[in-house]
Amino acid sequence: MSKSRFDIAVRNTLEVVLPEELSQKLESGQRVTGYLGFEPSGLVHVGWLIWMFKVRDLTSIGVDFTVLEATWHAYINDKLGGDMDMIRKAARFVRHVLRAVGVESNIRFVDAEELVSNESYWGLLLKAAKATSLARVKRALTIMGRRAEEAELDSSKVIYPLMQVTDIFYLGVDIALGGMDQRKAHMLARDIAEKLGFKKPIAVHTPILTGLSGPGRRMEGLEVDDVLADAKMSKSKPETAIFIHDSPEEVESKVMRAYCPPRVVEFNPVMELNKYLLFQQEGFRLVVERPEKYGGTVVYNDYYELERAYVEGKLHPLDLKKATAQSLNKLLEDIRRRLFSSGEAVALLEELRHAKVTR
Ligand SMILES: Nc1ncnc2c1ncn2[C@@H]1O[C@H](COP(=O)(O)OP(=O)(O)OP(=O)(O)O)[C@@H](O)[C@H]1O
Ligand SMILES: N[C@@H](Cc1ccc(O)cc1)C(=O)O
Repeated sequence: MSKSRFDIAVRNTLEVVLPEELSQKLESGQRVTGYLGFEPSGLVHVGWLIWMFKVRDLTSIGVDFTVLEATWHAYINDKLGGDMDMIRKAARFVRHVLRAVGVESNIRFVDAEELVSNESYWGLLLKAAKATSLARVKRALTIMGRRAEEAELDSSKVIYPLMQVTDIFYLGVDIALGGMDQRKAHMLARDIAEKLGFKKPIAVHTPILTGLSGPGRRMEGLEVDDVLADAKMSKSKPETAIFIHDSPEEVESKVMRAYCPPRVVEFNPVMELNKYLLFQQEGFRLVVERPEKYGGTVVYNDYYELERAYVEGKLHPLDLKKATAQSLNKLLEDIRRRLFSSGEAVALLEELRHAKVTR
């Protein structure tokens, strides 16, 4: 049986707020719009493939999709030393990656500079600010990878969450897509929309890939999105990330060194690469080649089969890592090839590689 549009929209998501709103919208026969914003602030890691594949899913079922290059947001967040020229270049590089992933031709791009040049944007922002407390805005700073206390660094920081919410109202989209770490912006937008009588966005949250060094120490008393924001693979922490352009050797050596406690799947980046990326590919099977004395070659046909074997201690972390690196390299092979076929992408990559990661 073929999958419904709703099934395609929700596969490999962690949360949809609310599923019944999404299914109603998809069944309405009306045009459905969606958006995702990213900070153009450096290189692209494999965690981003999760949302890129979701964009592919949404466009494949007819959602009219906009990708927002959040240039001013990156500036507020002190990315690339606040150099707008470099920030724009980083945005161009992401377009190349989206092309290499095969989604670029079905989406519309806007950048934050275009949005803020419109007067009505600022009226919306003030209305959003009026409808929420400073404490709530500060708590939402996790959407920019910061803690509430960091709002004190400079006063532009408190404008960021308000801008993100305003982006949603300004674009007038039905669906706000983002990783789970973006939850606070979307919930704030939903609450404000209700107060002000705006369209309430449906939030679609994709899973967050843990950084290669494993989860941070801060867990107790934190909300789930804050924990995930803390643990995530991030371009601001390059040592935690596998980049899309990494060579096969680099990918292998990074996976082999990754945090991967035996029998534990929670916050295990190697298991998550399987769950959120590899097994999401149609017909994927993980083939683990081992010498006979260690159990011989074994094939996992779905993620839960793999998880069961791992939790029961039937699969050693080293064997898991080797097979995962091989499969990840296979997945990245085409993307890398298409990316490197563009002279501009290669030049931008070179420049961004040497840019200082700041925050
Ligand atoms: N590790 C990850 N796994 C899955 N999705 C991610 C991950 N990191 C970021 N995303 C998603 O990618 C989008 C862009 O996020 P963002 O620009 O903050 O990336 P980042 O790599 O964390 O960058 P930075 O280090 O600059 O914060 C967001 O929707 C976010 O949820
Ligand atoms: N906060 C998002 C970037 C973003 C900016 C503006 C938006 O409207 C949406 C998303 C991030 O860190 O990745």
